[in-house]
Amino acid sequence: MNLKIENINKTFMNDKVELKVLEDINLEVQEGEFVCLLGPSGCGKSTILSIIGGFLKCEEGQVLLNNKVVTKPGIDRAFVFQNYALFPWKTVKENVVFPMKQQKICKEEREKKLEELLNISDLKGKEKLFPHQLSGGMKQRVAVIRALACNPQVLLMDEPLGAVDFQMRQNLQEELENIWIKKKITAIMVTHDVDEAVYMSDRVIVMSRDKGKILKDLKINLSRPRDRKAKDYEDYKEELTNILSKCYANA
Ligand SMILES: Nc1ncnc2c1ncn2[C@@H]1O[C@H](COP(=O)(O)OP(=O)(O)OP(=O)(O)O)[C@@H](O)[C@H]1O
Repeated sequence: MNLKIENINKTFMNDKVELKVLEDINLEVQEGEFVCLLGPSGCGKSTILSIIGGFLKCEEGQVLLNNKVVTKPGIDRAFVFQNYALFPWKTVKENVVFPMKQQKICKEEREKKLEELLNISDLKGKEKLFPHQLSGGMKQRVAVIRALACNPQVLLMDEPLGAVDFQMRQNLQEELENIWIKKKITAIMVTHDVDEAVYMSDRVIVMSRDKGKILKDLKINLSRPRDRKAKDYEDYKEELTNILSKCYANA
């Protein structure tokens, strides 16, 4: 799967005032790449994600998935949200199976897929638990495998780890990375966090508040799992922090 964003322009109307959020944005993501969108609040990260998801239309430009224009949401793209959005009244199994039932996937196929997903996420034995009986990490893993249930080609994540503390966040990054390594699915994640971007990404895209302009497209050439204490790791963080500081200074 190859994802192309071509010349995207997006304007919102707020109280009859036009707000141009994205102007001529171009981006290409290769199959199996993990890309983070990093940038100050309000620079248009979630807007791009929603356009890729097909939830939001843009005035100009297009999103292409394997050279096919995206016009609406579809099972080839799956979303993971900050609060995980699990159904509290459903068990782990019911949450994961839900999108497959929606897609009318047969029972045999569903059970097979469930088994595979529980195994890759280390959730075997937890099928009968409800979300309130799970740790934050488990909830996140359920949200990710539920998103993977219908074999999407792209996983879109909007600050999936935004609501947790520092230590927990690092643990969750490692858990998310483990699942991603097993599936090697194309992933695009929105984050504010420089450390998270360097830890998770093959490439970090830094956007500015000036109509979402891409200030930097930085390839992270580090082996996985990443050593947060390594000099190279720190160097990448410093480079991104410097770019972000300039962007806040100019905002
Ligand atoms: N539906 C909408 N209607 C009007 N304005 C919107 C709408 N959605 C987003 N905006 C505006 O567009 C701009 C970009 O919003 P967006 O949510 O994409 O930014 P972001 O980079 O994801 O921000 P954050 O990091 O704070 O989540 C903001 O100024 C926001 O107020």
